[in-house]
Parts: sequence; C-alpha cells; structure tokens
Amino acid sequence: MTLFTELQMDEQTLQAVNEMGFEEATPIQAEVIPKVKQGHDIIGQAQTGTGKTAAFGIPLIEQMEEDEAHPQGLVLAPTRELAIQVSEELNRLARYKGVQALAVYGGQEISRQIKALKRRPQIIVATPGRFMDHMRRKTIRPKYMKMVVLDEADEMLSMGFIEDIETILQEVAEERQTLLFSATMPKRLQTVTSKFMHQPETVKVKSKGLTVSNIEQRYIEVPEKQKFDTLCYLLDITPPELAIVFGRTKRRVDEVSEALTRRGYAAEGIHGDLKQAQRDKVLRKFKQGTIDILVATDVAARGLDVSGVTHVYNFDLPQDPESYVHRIGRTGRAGKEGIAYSFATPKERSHLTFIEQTTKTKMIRQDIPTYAEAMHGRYQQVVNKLLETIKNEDVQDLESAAKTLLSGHDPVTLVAAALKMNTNEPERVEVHLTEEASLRPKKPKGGGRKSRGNQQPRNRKKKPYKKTRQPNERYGNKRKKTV
Ligand SMILES: Nc1ncnc2c1ncn2[C@@H]1O[C@H](COP(=O)(O)OP(=O)(O)OP(=O)(O)O)[C@@H](O)[C@H]1O
Ligand SMILES: [Mg+2]
Repeated sequence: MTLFTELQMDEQTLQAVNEMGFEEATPIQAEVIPKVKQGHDIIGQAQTGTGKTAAFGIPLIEQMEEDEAHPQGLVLAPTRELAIQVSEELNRLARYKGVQALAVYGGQEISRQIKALKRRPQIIVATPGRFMDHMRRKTIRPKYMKMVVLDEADEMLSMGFIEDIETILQEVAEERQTLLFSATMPKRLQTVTSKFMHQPETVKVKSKGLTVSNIEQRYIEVPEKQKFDTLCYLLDITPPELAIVFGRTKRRVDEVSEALTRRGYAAEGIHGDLKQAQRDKVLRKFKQGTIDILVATDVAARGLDVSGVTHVYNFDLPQDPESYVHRIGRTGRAGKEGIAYSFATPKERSHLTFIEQTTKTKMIRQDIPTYAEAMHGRYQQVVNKLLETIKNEDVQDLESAAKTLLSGHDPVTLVAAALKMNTNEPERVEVHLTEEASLRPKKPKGGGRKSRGNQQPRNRKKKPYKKTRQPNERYGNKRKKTV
C-alpha cells in the first residue's frame, strides 16, 4: 500500500487528490509517478479502471510551468469522449495549481477551440486529427511540448492512427519525455515504440490475466437469431444499474438500440456516424441515468469511466482479444464489482477460446435464459416497485378504494392480478435485426491490428508532413473507418 503523501507530490495536488476521494495510490500510480518525475520515458501497463489517468496526470501537471506562453504537455487519445474525460480529470487534479488542460477534438467548432487556446492552457488533450489541424493552422505549436502521453497507446499505434502519431511526434521537441499507457500492450508494439522513445522503462502491474478479477465473465452460446431475446431476458432477470451493450457495426448499434426502445427499455446508441452534439447528449443522459442502457460500437470501448456501470454485454463478440479486455473493462472499475456477458454463436466457439487464451481468463458458461425466468424477473421488478411505493409514498387517499376491493375479493387473487396487470410480457413487440456473420479467430501479425476496416495498407510509404497544406483541409479523411 502506498499513500500519496509518500510520493513527494506538492501540497496542491495532494489536496486535490484528497478531495477526489482517493485514499491510497493504485499500484500503477505508486510505480509510475516517481519514475516520471525522474525523467524516464515510460510504457505503463495496468488493468482497466486502475487509475492510469492519474498515474500520468499527476506528474504531468506537476511538471508544467504555470507562466509559459505555450502548452507544454500533450495527451493524445483515440476518441473525442475520452479526450474530454481525460481533460476533466486533469483539471480536477490541477484544481489548486495554476495549470489548466484543454480538450481539442473533431466535431467541435475549431474557432471555439482557438478562442479557448488564447487562455493559455498548459496541457492539451487531443484526438490526433484535430491536433494536426491546429498544428497546420499554427494555433498550437508542438515544438514547445516537453511531455507527450499516448493514452490507449496500443490503439494509438495501430494502423488507424500510427501515421498521425508519427506526424505529430516529428514536430514535438526531440528531448521531450514520452509516456505510453494502456491496459493492453501487445509485444509486437515494442519495435514501433523504440522509434520514438528514449530508453523507455516498462512498468507493468503484475496480474494473472489482462482483465480485472472483480469482473465476473460469462458467455452464452446463442444462435444469431436468438441474441436479442436473450439480451432482453438477461436485462429482465437482473436489471442493471447502468449497462453497455457492444455491437459490431454502426447499423447493429442503431438496430439494437431501436429494438430495445421498442421493447420498453431506456436505451440509446452511440457510434462514430452520429453528430458530436448527439454523441455528447447520449453520453450525458447515460451518466445522469436518464437512459440506463448505452448501445455502442468500440467507440466507447476504451478508457470511458462512467460510474455505476454494473453490466457489459458483448452482443457481438469483438474481433480482437484486446478489444474484449477494454470493452468489459467499462465495468468493475476502481475496485467495484461488475458482470460481463458475451454472446457467441455456435460457430464462434473457437474465437471465444482464442479470446480466453490471449487474455488468460476463463469465462463461465451460462445457458440461454428461459421465458419463464424473464417473466419472473419482470414480476420481481413490479414487486420491488410496489414495495418502494409502500415505503416512500403516501397511499392514504386510495385506502378506501382498496378496502372496497378487498371486501369483495380474495386478497391473494387481488395482488396477483395487480402484479399481472403491471407486468408487460417480454417479446410482445416484434423487432427485426439484420444478421451479422459469425467471427473466426484471426491472429494478428506484425505491428498493426486489422479491425479498423478500410484503413491504408500497413506498409504503405509514410507521407511526409507538408507544412504547405491548407489549414482547413481535412487531413487524411479517406483513411479510416470510424466506429
Ligand atoms: N488512487 C485512487 N483511488 C481511488 N480511485 C481512483 C484512484 N485513482 C483513480 N481512481 C478512479 O478510478 C477510476 C478509473 O480510473 P482511470 O479511468 O484512470 O482508469 P484506467 O486505468 O485509465 O482505465 P482504462 O484502462 O479503462 O482507461 C476513475 O473514476 C478514477 O477517478
Ligand atoms: Mg484510461
């Protein structure tokens, strides 16, 4: 156990950490914070939800000069939502210092960001595409950056992002400190990292597998056509506080969230084709609990930290074991418990085994739940609601009506009828989902991943960064499939 007071942090950061409710440092924080302060380049690997953000955030904040005219710290993140979240966490940590973080990401008006940059934030948290836009416009000058963090580093160095990252790093001062963080760090990345890191130290928090032990992992072998009813039955049997359902494609996400809504669940979808304002709105509703089910592509798989997510459902298995680790890691964070269900079609058995082997975990097999179990779950919810009403509400005005009813009817029959009346039968509403093909194991070769679809071929020659580009030219917009 390491206390934050043992990590030679300054008073202001200690106070902020205290107010955030952190009592002791997590293992990755205890190991990384002193090492970063000593000036090392770090490759940090620790399981999902174990506080990697503060592990790089605290030393990053503490090394910023408060009066510098240019940003000196850069955090790159793969999604807009993650960039926002990381900047918020940094600002909480920096609350008592004269240090500020600003998130810049695609989908938000660039003029608004340029205005915000005038307030001279010390730290920029960015998605790579938008950061390059600012680089070209010279609204951010990377050469003053003395620390660069790649959050979700393996994702950032995969095929979809590597060229952008190289372009950015070429512009950042050579004597910078570079930090890489992720819950998954495939060995094949080592060759890539040696190119732009200076004698990096690897800090890997010891664990049995890649996933945290407080997530109960289950799988259900279920034919494609039965997946949706299975999901609904599970939701009925154990209603989650908040749940994320991962689908393979954007169409899938749209169809599943619509179907859930039709069946009466409070669900909405999030994926890369939605306008940023819509993505923000959906995530906000989820965090507030206005909706309790978020249906998502892998856009929500990495880094997102929403407290109260008790369940993750892999409606479709992910292609990569790494993606499995990150998806299920949206629950069981900061020591809390969580449950992850993965649906595998009979043809996907071997893919499931491949995921288990790579992540060094074992999923518990569970049978497809039955209609009767789902119905029981639904009754139970009505019973709970009834008991809550008795506890929390004044029902006096209905008591004489109740007495009249009771005088003419058997009380058990009466309550049973009331329960039945209030319970909707599952499956009553017909829904239609387009079928997805089953997956087969696909072992990744070399340095990149293949899941990002229509990206450029991996060994394509690197495009030199041209300073003559027009500022408003969309950089490489033909290049990658968003999720
Ligand atoms: N020392 C601590 N004590 C208690 N809670 C902490 C501590 N450090 C971080 N947390 C909280 O734990 C949660 C998870 O942290 P964080 O998002 O940094 O995890 P992560 O390791 O980056 O996970 P992922 O791999 O999914 O990105 C956050 O809500 C964070 O505020
Ligand atoms: Mg993280």
